[in-house]
Amino acid sequence: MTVAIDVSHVVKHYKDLTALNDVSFTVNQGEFFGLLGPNGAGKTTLISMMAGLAKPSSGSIRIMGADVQKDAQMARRQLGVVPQELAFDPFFTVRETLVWQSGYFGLRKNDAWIDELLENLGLTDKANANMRALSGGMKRRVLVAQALVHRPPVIILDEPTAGVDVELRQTLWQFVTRLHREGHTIVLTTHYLEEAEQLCERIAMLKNGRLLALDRTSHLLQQIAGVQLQVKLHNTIVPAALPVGIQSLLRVDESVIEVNKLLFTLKNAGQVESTLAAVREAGGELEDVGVSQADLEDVFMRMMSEQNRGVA
Ligand SMILES: Nc1ncnc2c1ncn2[C@@H]1O[C@H](COP(=O)(O)OP(=O)(O)OP(=O)(O)O)[C@@H](O)[C@H]1O
Repeated sequence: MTVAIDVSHVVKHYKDLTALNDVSFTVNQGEFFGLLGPNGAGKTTLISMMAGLAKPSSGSIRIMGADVQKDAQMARRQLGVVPQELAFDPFFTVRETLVWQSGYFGLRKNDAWIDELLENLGLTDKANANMRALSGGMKRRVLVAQALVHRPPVIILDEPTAGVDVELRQTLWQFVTRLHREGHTIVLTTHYLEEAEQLCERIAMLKNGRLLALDRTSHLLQQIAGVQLQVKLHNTIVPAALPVGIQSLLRVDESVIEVNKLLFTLKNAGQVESTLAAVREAGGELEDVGVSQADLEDVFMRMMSEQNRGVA
């Protein structure tokens, strides 16, 4: 498998703060890859270094084989980054912005591709509008077009849907999934976990500058649990009355208090019956039972809390 992005032992210090602490991973060509983590995890720092905008304190990054530090121009050509921040020349029109960006990459005759980008991002009727006259959502569409103007094989989207409306989200995902189908490598950072779950084949989780997990999305989901079981009781029980094996499936440690709601994280649906039987044995009178699949948010929260307890 050909590697599109190779992050090797990257460390980044900002004075006393270690924003990235020996992070290594690879993204394969054609992959849809998710980079997840809470605020301050180091995602934007890592993306800035991929784009050559910040320098690692140590370690290296290669984009399609080109070293971002040693072969900066080549690496830059391979990459399109859709940043979080909106920054444009307000006096340019949308088309001028894209023509100017094409010139940056030495592309003189890029009109056909610019037209296609405008069309796919719903910007055709805004082509001659001044950037300052656009709404925030429209500006964000131009950011995407700008990142793709040189047809880069690798595309990085840094929280592209934060605060945007449903229509833009859909337009954007339609376009990005098309680019992925056509063979582009996509890296996505997002706070919307369901987005990552739907789109990403593999996910890297960062926290406090460390790589906490890296796995196929489906494996990450299986790793924690297949099933959530919610039990509501007419009465209350002391969870400590449950057998130890069943207590260990409880999502929250409520062993010392009386409860009438219990949440279990089970490996598979086969454990539902025995868990319910144990609740009845412990004196629980079932009022309502709900079963649902674990989602990425569960995996994420679990990993974060395990790491806080020093388990991971
Ligand atoms: N230029 C800088 N100077 C000093 N500290 C910085 C700088 N840039 C980032 N940091 C710090 O590095 C850490 C990682 O920040 P970063 O923006 O990479 O996180 P993030 O995962 O992108 O967070 P968010 O989801 O909030 O965008 C944070 O503690 C941040 O305060």
